[in-house]
Amino acid sequence: MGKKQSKEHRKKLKKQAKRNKRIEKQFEKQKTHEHGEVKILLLGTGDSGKSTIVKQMQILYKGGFPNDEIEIYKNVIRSNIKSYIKTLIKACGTLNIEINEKNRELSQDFLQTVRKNSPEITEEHKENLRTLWKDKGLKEAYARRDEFQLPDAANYFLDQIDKIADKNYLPQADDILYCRIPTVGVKEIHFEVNKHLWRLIDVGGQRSERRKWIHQFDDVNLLIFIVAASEYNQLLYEEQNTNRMQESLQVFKKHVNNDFFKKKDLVLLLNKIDLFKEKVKKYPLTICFPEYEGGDNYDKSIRYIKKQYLSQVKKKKKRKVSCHYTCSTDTDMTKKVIESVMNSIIKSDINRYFI
Ligand SMILES: Nc1nc2c(ncn2[C@@H]2O[C@H](COP(=O)(O)OP(=O)(O)OP(=O)(O)O)[C@@H](O)[C@H]2O)c(=O)[nH]1
Ligand SMILES: [Mg+2]
Repeated sequence: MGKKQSKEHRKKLKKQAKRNKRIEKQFEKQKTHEHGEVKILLLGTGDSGKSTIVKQMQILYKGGFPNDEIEIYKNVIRSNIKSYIKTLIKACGTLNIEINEKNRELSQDFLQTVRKNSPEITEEHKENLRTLWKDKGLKEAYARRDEFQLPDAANYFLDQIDKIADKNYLPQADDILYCRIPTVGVKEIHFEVNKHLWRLIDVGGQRSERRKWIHQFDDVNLLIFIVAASEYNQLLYEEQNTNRMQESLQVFKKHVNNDFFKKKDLVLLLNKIDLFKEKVKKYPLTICFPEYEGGDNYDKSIRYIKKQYLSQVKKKKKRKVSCHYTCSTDTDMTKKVIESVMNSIIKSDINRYFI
């Protein structure tokens, strides 16, 4: 009899404990809901476009950039433009490309005397930058930029030397979107759309930054992983022997099924689709995936990349996984994609995101 009673008692206790857990969960859920924030974490390797998405949110939902930030971008753009020309001159040397004879002395002089970390662009710098950017040799090196490290947006800025050197120059939204500043540490932006508060967390994607990621993994409601689709033929900035997309795939594999995210919804963004479309006509996908057999066809190539990533995801019953092709420097396109992601969160039982 006593045995039976204690068995029933244990059963009762178990039931109660289950109930308490449920109530606690519900309470936590409500608490977060009242707080009303959906936490979205952006992950991806360096240069994939994470911060560009955050900049777009700043433009779309926060009224643009404050003056002190615009001033920082102006200085970075001006010092970058000089370092792009220096990189191209050096690349001519390593790739054995001839610089036009009449520019050779100028190029060596530019390498030795111009300080790349200074934002100052004198009249003389301006003339020299213009002359060197017109040089056939530098243009040839630019065409072979995947063989060394040069930011994708170098030509966007080098084509506007006069505007950028002007004393009244202030960067416009596009200039800021194309300006590359690798993220160090963590940046976050809060904004409101459709009466919901969104918190977007941006981390640095380069190797040395990734060890800091784990501090952001708690309470994530949605994971967005960004891949630069165009990087399939490029080598890592941090280590010149590793293919960038292979690295990104490893990082994706490591994170999407870990304990923090295995039940979380996942959005995969195949970004820099504008650059990818052009590139795939020239460079075969086999550079990164030797077993690929689809030739230079855009649809086949991008679908192949998508499959390489999505086949790594362990699907749980309620886990939603989606993929978009994006160009995150394009404000309208980014708005459409991000709002469709947010709408699907709102439409599907939003409470699920607060569990
Ligand atoms: N053409 C093109 N350029 C892009 C696109 N997305 C980003 N970029 C450019 O790529 C560069 C890198 O973008 P970021 O947003 O800084 O990359 P990130 O992922 O934040 O890099 P880390 O901070 O180092 O992790 C910037 O110069 C952007 O302007 C795109 O879709 N198309
Ligand atoms: Mg960044």
